[in-house]
Amino acid sequence: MTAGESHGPALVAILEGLPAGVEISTPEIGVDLARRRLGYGRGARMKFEQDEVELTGGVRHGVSMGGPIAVRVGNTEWPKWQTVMAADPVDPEALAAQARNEALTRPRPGHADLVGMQKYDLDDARPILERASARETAARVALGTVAKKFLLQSVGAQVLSHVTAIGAVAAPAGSMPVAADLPRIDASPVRCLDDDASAAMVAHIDETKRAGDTLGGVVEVVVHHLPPGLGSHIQWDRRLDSRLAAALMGIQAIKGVEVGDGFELARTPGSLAHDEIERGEDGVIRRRSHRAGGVEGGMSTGEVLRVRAAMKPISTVPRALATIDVATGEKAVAINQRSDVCAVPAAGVVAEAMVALVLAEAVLEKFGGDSVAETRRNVAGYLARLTERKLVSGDAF
Ligand SMILES: Cc1cc2nc3c(=O)[nH]c(=O)nc-3n(C[C@H](O)[C@H](O)[C@H](O)COP(=O)(O)O)c2cc1C
Ligand SMILES: C=C(O[C@@H]1CC(C(=O)O)=C[C@@H](OP(=O)(O)O)[C@H]1O)C(=O)O
Repeated sequence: MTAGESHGPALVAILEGLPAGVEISTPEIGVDLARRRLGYGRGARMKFEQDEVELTGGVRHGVSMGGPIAVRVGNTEWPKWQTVMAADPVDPEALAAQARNEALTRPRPGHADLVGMQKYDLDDARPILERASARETAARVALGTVAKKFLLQSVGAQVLSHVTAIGAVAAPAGSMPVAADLPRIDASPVRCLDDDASAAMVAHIDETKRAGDTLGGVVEVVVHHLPPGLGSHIQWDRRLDSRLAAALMGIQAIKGVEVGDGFELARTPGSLAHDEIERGEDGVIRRRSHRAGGVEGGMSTGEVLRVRAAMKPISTVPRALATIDVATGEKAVAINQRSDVCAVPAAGVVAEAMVALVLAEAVLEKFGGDSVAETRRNVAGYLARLTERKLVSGDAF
C-alpha cells in the first residue's frame, strides 16, 4: 500500500508479510529510485527533484525484523507547494495566494481529471491529479527493491527489465537479457539492450518532442531462476499470469500486458505455439522454446519468466488536446503543465517492482517462512524432492 500526493511532502509505502532476515538498506532502494528517474524523454521535474528515501519501519541494522516494512520518499519539490497542498487549513493570507493559483477546470484527456471531478463532486482537478500522478510509482519502486532482495535471498531469482519499443521503433525480437546485461541496459538512454535501436528510439523521442507530441512504448520484464510451481491453476485469481497482468495493468498508463509471446501466439498454429518438452543428456527437463513466458496453467514452469507491458503515450500533450472548461461549460484546450515526452524507460523499472512484489508473495505462499533462512530451507526441500523424482526443470537448480 502507498499513500501520498505528487506535490505533497512525501510518499509513504508499507509492505506487510516480509520474513525476518532479508538484508536491505536505504542505498539499495536509492539505486532503484535513481534508475526510475533515468530515461530519455523525461520532463524538467526529474532533473531538479531528488528522491529522499528513508526506511522508517521493519528494518534494523540492514536486516528485516519480520514486521511491516515502511518507507518514506520525500518530495524535494514540497517547499514550493506547501500552501497549495497543505494538509491543515491555511491562514487567510495564504488562502488568497492559493486562490490566485487558479482552480484546474480544464480536464486533460487521457488523465483521471474529468471522471475524478464527476465522481468526487469537484470543481477543481487538483485533488484528482495529485493522487493519479505516476509520482506514486516512486513508492512502489522502493518496495519493489525490498521484494527483489527477498527473491534473490530466498530462491536466487533475478528480476530485470528492458525497453523493447518506443512508439513505432522496436528493438530486434528475441533478445532475453541476463543479469550481466543490466549495466548495459541502464547505460542506454532508453534502457534498450540493442545499441542501434536505442539510438533510433532517442531520435524518435527528439522528433516527437519537436512536434509538440508524446510517445508510449513497450517494456519487458524477465525473471531468471524461479522454481516451478509458483501460483496455481486452482482458481482464476491465484493464477500467476492473472496476478502479474493485474499488477502491471495497475501501473499508470499501462494499457496492455502480454505473457510470453502473448498476442503473437494468437496468430500462430498450435504446432508452433507451445514449448516442447525434452530431457537433456544431463537429465534436466528442458523446453525447446520460450513462447509461454515461463507460465503454464497459471504456474511458473521454472523456465525464464517473461512479461511485457504496453504504455500509452503521455497524456499531457504539449500540442494541447481539446476539452471543455468545467467552470463555464465552454470548449477549451486542456491545461498543459510541464510534462514528460516519454516515460517508457521509467515504466520498465516500475514494472520490475510490480513483478517482484507479485513473485515475492507467490514464493511466500508456496514456501512460507518467518525467516528467510526458513524459506530457503523449504525451497531446498522442494527442489531436492524434484531431483529425487527426476523432475528437475528450468534454471532454478
Ligand atoms: C513513470 C511514469 C511517468 C509518467 N509521467 C507523466 C507525465 O509527466 N505527464 C503525463 O501526462 N502523464 C505521465 N504519466 C502517465 C499518467 O500518469 C497516466 O497517463 C495517467 O495516470 C492516466 O493513465 P491511466 O488512464 O492509465 O490511469 C506517467 C506514467 C508513468 C508510469
Ligand atoms: C514526478 C514524477 O512524475 C510525474 C508524473 C506525472 C503524471 O502526470 O503522472 C507528471 C509529471 O509531474 P509534474 O506535473 O509535477 O511535472 C511527472 O514529473 C515522478 O515520476 O517522480
